[in-house]
Amino acid sequence: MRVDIISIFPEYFAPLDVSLVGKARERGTLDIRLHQLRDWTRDVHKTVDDTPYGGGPGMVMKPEIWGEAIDAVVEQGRPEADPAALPRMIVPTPSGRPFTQEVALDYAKEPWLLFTPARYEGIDSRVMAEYGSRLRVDEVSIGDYVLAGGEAAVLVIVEAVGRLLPGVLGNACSVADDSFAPGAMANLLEGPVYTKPPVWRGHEVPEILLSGHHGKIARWRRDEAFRRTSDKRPELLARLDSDALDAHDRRV
Ligand SMILES: NC(=O)c1ccno1
Repeated sequence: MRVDIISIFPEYFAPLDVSLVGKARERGTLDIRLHQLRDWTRDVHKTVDDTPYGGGPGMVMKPEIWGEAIDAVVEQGRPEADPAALPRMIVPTPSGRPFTQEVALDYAKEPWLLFTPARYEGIDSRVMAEYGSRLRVDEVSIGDYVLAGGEAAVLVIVEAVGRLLPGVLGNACSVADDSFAPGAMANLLEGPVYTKPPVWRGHEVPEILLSGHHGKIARWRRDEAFRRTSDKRPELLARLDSDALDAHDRRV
């Protein structure tokens, strides 16, 4: 997967050199390219923003700069084998659709992602309109809160998507067991996890986990997932289909 990120703070993405994503880059599973938006400005101050039409607080990012940057990055990034290839453009914004595990799985199938994190009050909306007619443009939100810029959201999305790529996680099964993973864990939170020692400061590991009875352990883990979901995110249980609820009610 190729990932292009255009930002006024490319240094913000240093964390993408470490851990799982960093190793995926070393192996060539992820090809992440960073671009400084200000490289496409033409004034001495490298201005990327201006006052909003209609008044109001803050500044808006200029469409011309973004347009030249996106056009250049798309042109540079086109694979020789497929000159018609285009990236999926992802714009992190509080006013976007929710970024979920399902969306992460969808993005993980894409060969090329282009991230355009904004600062200030956001990017002139005509940029999304312009590219919406040529690319798949997703405005996504990582949660109901406002950040100083979209860069932190890009880090979250790249991490969530990168770990889903083939070979990135040592144990592919762990993706299937993730909270929110499609299938048995859809709309359920992962239950508690334990490792050695069996007793720590008087806290004992649940005995079932030491039993070696895989069927009962799987049942216990699912019960715990239901319990935790009911406790922390009860609204998710309403999304469970009747089969999932029936499966939970059937005892091993
Ligand atoms: N909630 C978000 O995804 C976001 C992006 C930029 N600011 O907030």
